[in-house]
Amino acid sequence: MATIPVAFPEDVKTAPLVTLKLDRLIQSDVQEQARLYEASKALGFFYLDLRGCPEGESLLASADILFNVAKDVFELPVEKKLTYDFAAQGKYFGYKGMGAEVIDGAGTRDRNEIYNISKDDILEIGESLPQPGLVNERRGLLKRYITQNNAVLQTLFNSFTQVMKLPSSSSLATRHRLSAPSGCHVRFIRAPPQPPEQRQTALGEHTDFGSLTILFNRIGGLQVLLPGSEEWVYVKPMPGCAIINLGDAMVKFTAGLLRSNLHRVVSPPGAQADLVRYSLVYFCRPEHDIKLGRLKGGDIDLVEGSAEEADGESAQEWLKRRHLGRKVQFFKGSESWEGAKGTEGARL
Ligand SMILES: O=C(O)CCC(=O)C(=O)O
Ligand SMILES: [Fe+2]
Repeated sequence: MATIPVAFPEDVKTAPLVTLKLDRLIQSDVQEQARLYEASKALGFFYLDLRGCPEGESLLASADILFNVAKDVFELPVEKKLTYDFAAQGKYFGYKGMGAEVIDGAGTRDRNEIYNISKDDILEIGESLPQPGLVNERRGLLKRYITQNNAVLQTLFNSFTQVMKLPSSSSLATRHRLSAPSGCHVRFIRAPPQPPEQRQTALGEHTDFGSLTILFNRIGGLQVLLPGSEEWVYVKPMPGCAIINLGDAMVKFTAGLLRSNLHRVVSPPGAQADLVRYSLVYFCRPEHDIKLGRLKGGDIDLVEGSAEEADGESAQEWLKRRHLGRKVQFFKGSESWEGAKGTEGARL
């Protein structure tokens, strides 16, 4: 990992994320699985230390290269980048320019650029969108990166399935197969420094709407809302670790047993505020035709309520509803904001 020119400051409050070790989860270490379960019920965010096993080290190595690819993509001229903005066609993948989304019910604009690359496009099992040459040249790396992320995700899903004692019919891994069409994607984000007198939230508060998110940060800026409080605190990037968070699909699958926590991105803390902030994300979502309802068996049966899997929205419908309400073109005021919300309202 490249050295960061300005260190994360010592004097800001940070979120108490636990650090889990990927190699222990791969070995089905029951204590590590129990820690995963606790962290996922309490906060829905944790660090995953990827060092010390080939599955993790290879993911870290690919992430390092992709940070540079992301930088190069954002350095393309804005007119060129805008040719990859397909939002007007209701598409989720491609480029999103600065300020193209709203960050609250009042319609305040975001302060970042995003580039989303679909798993299915890279694996050639879904729609192929035009991409800049810089991305097309890196299809091999992207395919490796997606496959490496999926391997880590399968370990996490199997750990959840075991620790929650779910029957094989409720397996999480088989609802997130690499080869099945889904909305899984890689995301590059760039947020430039903001003038000190007008700093605002760069990426508005939200819960992720998929299943699990694997996030690499180099500098601060990500904040989580501590459960049961009004306090936003920074998540400090840790070398060798990914930040993992649970999305709303996991809340729905587990009838609220697991948590998807609100988070947002603000100006990086201290002197890091003067740096350009990049982040690299892999969003894992359920396969398109999976219904987003509670699964049966194990600990989920101990949760009250009776909504059946068959009643749920499909993962594909859910994705569409959640993202369109936040695009400037589709935003019609606070109703659109509310309509694009996920499970967070029920569990503040
Ligand atoms: O950039 C980050 O650290 C977080 C990004 C994020 O939360 C998202 O894209 O959903
Ligand atoms: Fe997020």
